Amino acid sequence: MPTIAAKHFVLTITCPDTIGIVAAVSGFLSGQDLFITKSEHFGDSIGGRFFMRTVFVERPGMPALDDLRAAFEPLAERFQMDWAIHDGSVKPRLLILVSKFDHCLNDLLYRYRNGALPVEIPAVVSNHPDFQRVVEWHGIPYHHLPVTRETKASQEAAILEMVDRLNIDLVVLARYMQVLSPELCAALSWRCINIHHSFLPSFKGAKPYHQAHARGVKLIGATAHYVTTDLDEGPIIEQAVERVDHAHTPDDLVALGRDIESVVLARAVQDHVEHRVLPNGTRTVVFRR
Ligand SMILES: Nc1nc2c(c(=O)[nH]1)N[C@@H](CN(C=O)c1ccc(C(=O)N[C@@H](CCC(=O)O)C(=O)O)cc1)CN2
Repeated sequence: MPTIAAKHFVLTITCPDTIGIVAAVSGFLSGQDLFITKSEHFGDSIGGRFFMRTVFVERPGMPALDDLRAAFEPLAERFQMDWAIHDGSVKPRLLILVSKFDHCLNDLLYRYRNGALPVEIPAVVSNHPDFQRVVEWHGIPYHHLPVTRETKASQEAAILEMVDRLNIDLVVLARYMQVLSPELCAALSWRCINIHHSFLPSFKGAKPYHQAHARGVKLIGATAHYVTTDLDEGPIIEQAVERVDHAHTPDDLVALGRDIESVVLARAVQDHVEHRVLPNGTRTVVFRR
């Protein structure tokens, strides 16, 4: 039996669905004398794709990770897999982007500080100077990159240069209120998560709470999704809702929404960094905790 402290690895797989995938994967790991602690899979009968997330732990004398990956390759080719083996002890590196609202930023910084979110945050970027002190208090560099119509291309180039230079694994739009260009969306495909302050597909765009109030809804919510060129249309990772009523003003809805947004974004970021989210076309498969 593995020890509690044993390092863990996460194998993620997507491939055309067929017979024998689970047996082949578990057979490979047992053949390597590797102990599986958790394994989940899903076959999409509509899309015809198979999805799997398997957690296994290190053992004394196990192959180096690159050698294990090389050993797995023939099986992966046989099933035409998109796959990866992630080292669970390596902390993913986040770049957080924020504009004028700090509730999601503060929530992520708190989870980072208390260890609930096992990540590195090499930098925070904003198009406003407002949150420099709180970010630097966490020992994190703050980059104030103003953006106007004229400077948008160079501002985005500076963001992408940081993503490459700082080896960023995930960009988090924590209420960053600028529409990313198609070029930046393509460069950050499946590694940029946005929090939209409505229960999508309702109330896209800016000011969703005022739209919701005008519509007289009885539920409000928030949606975390991967960013694509189509505004607020990206693959959804997490959502949540809260009941409201006729007495709530738009400002009441904004205040209620802050908590929902913070929780939904933190869940989505945690799902992503724990390799629980697998792409399925314009949708996602999420193997939740
Ligand atoms: N390419 C994408 N970029 C962004 C997305 C996205 O889905 N695709 N989501 C937004 C966040 N967002 C809603 O969740 C949002 C942000 C900003 C706007 C908007 O209209 N912004 C105006 C400027 C507003 C300002 O300066 O305050 C604009 O960019 O012209 C709509 C929706 C993040 N980016």
